[in-house]
Amino acid sequence: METAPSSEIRTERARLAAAREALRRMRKDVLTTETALGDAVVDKYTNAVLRRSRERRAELLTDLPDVPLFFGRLAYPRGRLFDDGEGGLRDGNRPDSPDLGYIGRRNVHDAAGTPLVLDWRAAVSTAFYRAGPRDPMGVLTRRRYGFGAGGELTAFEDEDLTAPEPAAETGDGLLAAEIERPRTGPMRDIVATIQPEQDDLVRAPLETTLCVQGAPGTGKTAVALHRIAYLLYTERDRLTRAGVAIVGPNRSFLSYIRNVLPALGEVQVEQTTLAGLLGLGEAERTDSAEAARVKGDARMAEVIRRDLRSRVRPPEESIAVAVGTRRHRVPAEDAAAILKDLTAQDLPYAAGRELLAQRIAGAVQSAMERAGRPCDARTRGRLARSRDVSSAVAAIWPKADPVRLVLGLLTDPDRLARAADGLLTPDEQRAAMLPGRPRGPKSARWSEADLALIDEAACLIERPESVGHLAVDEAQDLSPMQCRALGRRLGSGSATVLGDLAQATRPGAVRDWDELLGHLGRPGAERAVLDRGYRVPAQIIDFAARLLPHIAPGLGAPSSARRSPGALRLTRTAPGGLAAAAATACAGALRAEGSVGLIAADADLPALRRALLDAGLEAALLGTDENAMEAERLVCVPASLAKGLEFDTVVAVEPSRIAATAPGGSARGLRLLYVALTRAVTRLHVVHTEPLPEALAAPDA
Ligand SMILES: Nc1ncnc2c1ncn2[C@@H]1O[C@H](COP(=O)(O)OP(=O)(O)OP(=O)(O)O)[C@@H](O)[C@H]1O
Repeated sequence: METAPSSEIRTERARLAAAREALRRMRKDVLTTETALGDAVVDKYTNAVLRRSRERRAELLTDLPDVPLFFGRLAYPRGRLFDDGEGGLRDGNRPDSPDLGYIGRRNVHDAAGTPLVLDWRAAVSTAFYRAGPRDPMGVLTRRRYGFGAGGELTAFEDEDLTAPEPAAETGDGLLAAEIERPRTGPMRDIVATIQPEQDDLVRAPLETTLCVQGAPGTGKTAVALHRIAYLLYTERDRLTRAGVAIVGPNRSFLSYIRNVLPALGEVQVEQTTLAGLLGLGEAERTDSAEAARVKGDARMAEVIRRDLRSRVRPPEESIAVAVGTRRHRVPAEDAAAILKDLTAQDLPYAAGRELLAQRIAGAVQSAMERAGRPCDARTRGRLARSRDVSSAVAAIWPKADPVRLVLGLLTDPDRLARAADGLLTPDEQRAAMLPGRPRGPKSARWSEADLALIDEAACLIERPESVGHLAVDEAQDLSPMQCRALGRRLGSGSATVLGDLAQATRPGAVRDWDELLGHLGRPGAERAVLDRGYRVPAQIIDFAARLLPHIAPGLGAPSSARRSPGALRLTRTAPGGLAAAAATACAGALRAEGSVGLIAADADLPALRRALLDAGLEAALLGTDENAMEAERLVCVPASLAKGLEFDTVVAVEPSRIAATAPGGSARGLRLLYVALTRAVTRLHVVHTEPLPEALAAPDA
């Protein structure tokens, strides 16, 4: 990176300071000059709404002291951004001085309305990410800034987009510096360096449902988060009303990503696990591989539907309804006809039940009218709520509770056999039974697969609310039943689905993206592949990619945007020396800057952590402490929770044991190992006593 003449840096620092000042003024204006209008009492509600929206706008204008207000600049031929005579920022005072657009986290303008900073999401900012020598998009030069600690502007890098023979790729120095900036905890945003292939996805229109297959570290999570921020900018009203959510695999992951959207100015996005989105508590139990496979299978949807519908039974006798001193009757065959008509409509269970009460009440009212009894507009409603009609409905179309339904189905083999007849084999039915035969909803402990079944039942009973846009990360691990649950939340909204089939480690997960999108109800989604990795240096990704032919034969090997000498180290120790060697590796890693993750088979972690503590190394344990990534520089990570995370240095302990722990099959175990080996930004140190899994051996070995 070239160090600029200090006068140029001074000019840029002054522009940064001016932008800061302007932002302060804008925020003050919002808070002080916009007073609520109207009569204080009559308009109480309106005023409250206005106040909230004002506070929200002020919040969007809050300056974060360490975060520079702009990170890039585009120079355009004079007149492209600003009309002559209307002010505007220019590079110099000559008549042909180029127009300047500074790109940053939000729009900032001075008191006269001149834009000092353009929001990265605005249409004019697109060129910052997409313009290249082949298509300069009207841009003369692109400038990227480097910042020191505390957000001070210290350097810049210019790219001449008009040069006939473009120099070797520029921008890579700052990109590498940004990626390699040591981590101190949670994930950060990438607005300053979004790459063209990522930008394409970030700026896809709201109507587009996207499905992204991406190798480790290609920026899928970053794309998901930035796409949400982009959509909120372009479609704020629509999405604020409809809601936006991002779904991640577990709470540790959510804690890891939680600061990115707020740093982008977006604080109103629900960041949740699937269980959270469904409004159910987190899973408390892990299924066996076979149970997860059976209960995650889409056939279960029909099993649940049959069981629920089997509760609805035509009356055997006529329905007698007392009105005053008289009783009116609805003959059994009339009630059966009503029932037949309603069940044919495929209504939500609760709505069908409600309508049944209304229709029976209607039939009673007709009987009353035939008998010359007085009726008025409220008669039917009153009848529908009467004790006799209610108890008739309770017998014909009993109330249903989704938790009790699933509990009943999975603890009563005969009931399951009836509902699963011709759908599940006897072995599958046995596998689906809940262990320990819980007696009631309170004592039941649910697995993730169970929660999807409960949701299936709940949504048959009552349609759920939907959201405007749903981003689903690590989607390769979803089962068909979980995809259905997500699809039900989509309504007419759209989704961004991201994942890596090579990292699928859950039993019962979908086989491929076609299957996932089918169950999600979006078979026509736009597909994209990301295969340029930013996190992991080439030496490490090449090592991990030896597993690919065994774990995802259809996927191409990812490339890496960076090489990093000495990135990969393998240490084999004598039996008995493993924990000490792991501690030594961690101590070595801690001498460099940044975060260190020790990843091992879940069962091995407690002993390894003890060894670290004995060696005098403070280490947080992920899974027990949600904020582990912020609490300590050194974090012990169970392999099952490593997905989506990253550390400057990773110490991976005993790969063969990581590979052996995934339930239900060797490919899944090797995928878990693939996840563990692809978490490092700078260095991967593999420590082992057992031989490495064969699949990891060098291709020419
Ligand atoms: N354009 C970029 N500029 C700077 N950093 C980037 C860029 N793209 C990705 N990164 C960084 O690379 C790392 C990996 O990104 P991310 O976690 O989004 O990848 P992923 O595809 O979700 O990975 P995985 O499949 O392993 O979960 C992050 O540190 C992210 O900030």
